[in-house]
Amino acid sequence: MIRAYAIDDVREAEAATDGFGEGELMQRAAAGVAAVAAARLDEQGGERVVVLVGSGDNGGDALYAGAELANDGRSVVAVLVGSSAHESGLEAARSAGAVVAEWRDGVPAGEVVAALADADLVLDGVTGIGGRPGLRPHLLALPDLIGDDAYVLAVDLPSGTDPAGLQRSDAVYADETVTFSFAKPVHLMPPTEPATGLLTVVDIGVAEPAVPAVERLTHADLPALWPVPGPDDDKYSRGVLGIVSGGERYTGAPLMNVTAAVTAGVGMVRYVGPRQPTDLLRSLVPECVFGEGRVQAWAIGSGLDVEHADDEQLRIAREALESDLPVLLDAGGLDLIDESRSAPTLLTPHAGELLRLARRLEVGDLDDDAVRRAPVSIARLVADRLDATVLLKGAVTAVVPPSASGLPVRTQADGPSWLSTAGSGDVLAGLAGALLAAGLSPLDAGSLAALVHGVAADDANPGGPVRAMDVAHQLGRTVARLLSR
Ligand SMILES: NC(=O)C1=CN([C@@H]2O[C@H](COP(=O)(O)OP(=O)(O)OC[C@H]3O[C@@H](n4cnc5c(N)ncnc54)[C@H](O)[C@@H]3O)[C@@H](O)[C@H]2O)[C@@H](O)CC1
Repeated sequence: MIRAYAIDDVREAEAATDGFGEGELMQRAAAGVAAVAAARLDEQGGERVVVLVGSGDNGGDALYAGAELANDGRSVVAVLVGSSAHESGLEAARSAGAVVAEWRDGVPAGEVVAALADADLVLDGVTGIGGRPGLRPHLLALPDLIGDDAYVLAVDLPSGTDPAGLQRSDAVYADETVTFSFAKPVHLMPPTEPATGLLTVVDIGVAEPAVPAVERLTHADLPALWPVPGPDDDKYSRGVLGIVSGGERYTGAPLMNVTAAVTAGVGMVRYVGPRQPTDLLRSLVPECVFGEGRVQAWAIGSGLDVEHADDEQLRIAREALESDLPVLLDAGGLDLIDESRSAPTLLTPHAGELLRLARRLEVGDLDDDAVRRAPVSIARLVADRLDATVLLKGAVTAVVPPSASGLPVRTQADGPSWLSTAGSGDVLAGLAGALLAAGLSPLDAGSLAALVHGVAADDANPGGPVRAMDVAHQLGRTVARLLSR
């Protein structure tokens, strides 16, 4: 498990770190950054370094790291971009032989433009965890001024990103970020993770706070969470999943739901739907049974058009929502919920579906860009309103439990971009539904399903395009591989 901590808790943990003289943590942070920078420069045979220096302690880290690199004989230009700069850090950089330039507003001087264009490595120390989201107006041009060949190494976080990882903003995009002691939300959350690049954590001796704000499952977490059957298990004890999905128009969604659940090792699947998908399923997934019966969880809504749905499907879906069984709602099924349920509930929208649901529930005044700008915040509003866990699909998938649960957000980024293909969400719904039926909580079921779904996509065709049905067929082998690590 990778854990990230809220910024206030990080500050508190840093303040509680005693036994060091003043500035010791900064020296350790700077030494860690300098070591990583030196290694990357050696790998590429580079030696020209530009240090971007903001007005806070993050700029101080970058200046001390720049001083170390200059002392090692690298050519270092420190560009001061804030209203002030860390004094002793600046002194150290100057004494080590760094050239100091200023770009405090307006357009940069020619020497700054040339240094950025020619740099082998840019050390980004404009903002750290005290930064507000966004780049100051004069720095908006910065990302374009950095040469294409430069390796961008961010100190603690890429400048301009929201430290809490909630808001999308103008930011530096790093090839690598060196952070201290443990990850911060910015490194794991959907709108900010893409700017982070490779994440390297340097231990500077700060103790981990007690409660994480964001978690991420790794492959090593799967064996402890995956429902492995024992000798006394049978199909019922392993969990029966009821699926209400598809219709005469959308016949593929049930195929992918059911195939995914069966391949992932559910005890049994019962499908409820009209003639067409039922006939297809009878011939293509012979393990599936049909019609109502006892189940341990429901997955409802993939390819279900509520306006034109079959009456029997709607009746059973509504009864499921009123029952005390765990329910997963996907796609059209999201139109069926207006109020909180007493049983575990997992919603699996993509961004457009989340916006539609949030607007229907009137959780805020939301413009068309609201989910793109602040995905986890909107998911949280819906989670709180419905007392449900919201799994928001994307390149970084966020599984957001209601605030009252006190549980951390989980984010997963395991799949290749090839996974953004029709039917992929139907596979995820079947897989997560199978895990709910096996008794996992919505948070565990959603995050574990997101992990396995992503890894299976890569396993199915490493480095290339993948069709959703191949991901569904791959699930069992991927689970076996991860169980046997
Ligand atoms: N506190 C500690 O014990 C340690 C702190 N460290 C470093 O200190 C950083 C935090 O330092 P600070 O609290 O000074 O925070 P920052 O370095 O993020 O600086 C905050 C200041 O930057 C300016 N600023 C804010 N938003 C901006 C924006 N969008 N664009 C430009 N300037 C902006 C403001 O003047 C603000 O006061 C960490 O990220 C880490 O790099 C490390 O040295 C390790 C130890």
